Amino acid sequence: MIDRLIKKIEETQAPIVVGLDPRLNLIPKHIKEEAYEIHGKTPKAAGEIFYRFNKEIIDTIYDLVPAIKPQVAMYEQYGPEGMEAYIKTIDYAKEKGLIVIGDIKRSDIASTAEAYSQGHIGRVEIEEESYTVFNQDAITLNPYLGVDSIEPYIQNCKTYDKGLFILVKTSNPNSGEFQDLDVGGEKLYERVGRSVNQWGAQLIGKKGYSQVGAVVGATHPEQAADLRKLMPRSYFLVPGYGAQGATAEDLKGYFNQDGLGAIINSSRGIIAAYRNEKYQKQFTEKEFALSSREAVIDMKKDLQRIR
Ligand SMILES: O=C(O)c1cc(=O)[nH]c(=O)n1[C@@H]1O[C@H](COP(=O)(O)O)[C@@H](O)[C@H]1O
Repeated sequence: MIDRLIKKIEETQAPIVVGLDPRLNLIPKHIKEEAYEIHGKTPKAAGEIFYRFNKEIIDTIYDLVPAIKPQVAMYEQYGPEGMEAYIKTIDYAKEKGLIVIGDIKRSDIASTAEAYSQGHIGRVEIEEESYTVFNQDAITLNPYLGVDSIEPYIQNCKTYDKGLFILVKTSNPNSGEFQDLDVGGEKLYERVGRSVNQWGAQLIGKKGYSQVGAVVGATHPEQAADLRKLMPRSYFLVPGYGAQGATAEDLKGYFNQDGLGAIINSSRGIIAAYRNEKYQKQFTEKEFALSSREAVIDMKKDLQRIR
């Protein structure tokens, strides 16, 4: 996965992942009205709305970026119809050649993690048959339960060429509550970062980076510079640019000297760009995907300044 991701980053010259986190209040009226007319105001309609919205965005940006990151919570809240939209979004993005990072943030004991791992980055077996359910290239994980909770995923990374992004320093305002605690002369996030680096050492790709990466929030540039040194071979998935306030200037220390090492996520900043005055001057609400395309181009230019 990591070599495929890097190849696409190099081809597009855009270390960008577009977060597909649809919310009904962020979706253009015409899409909602059409679905409500057919399905009523139901979970079925929500699923149809999300898929149609995502598909139009994917169609309009797939040539510009290497990857998308659907956030499962947005879909899961609507039950099976929401999850159907999640799966269809993944499959469509794969058809268009995009790398898919499933933002599922799982964490459980090994025997349960095994089931998550088979479903999300492996294959599930039903008697003598086996199936791919969620065709993601990588997923996000929470490491709080320790290495045995991560091992079932590492196994599938090897077998199926998949990747992991493990939470190390998150972007939220209270991330320091536990992550910045002193644990024997270092911060907890540093301790976790060193472990993630070690877990990934057995999975280094051709370009020198591991299939096991880290989530490092864009809102913590100082800690990121620290982590960059501690874990030089881990790719960083970096959320927090745009809607959460981080700017390109904050992101310099997330990249290595080779210009690689980080992929920056923006969700609301891209998918809801049509609500931003800047793009409203150029495009109508029905042209929401063109606003998203323009927002990706602007983000790419913004990041080029610091790489
Ligand atoms: O794992 C993540 O992607 C993640 C980790 C983190 O520390 N902070 C964070 O915002 N995220 C996710 O990144 C996305 C950020 O969305 P925007 O703030 O709209 O760009 C959401 O899907 C979050 O769930």
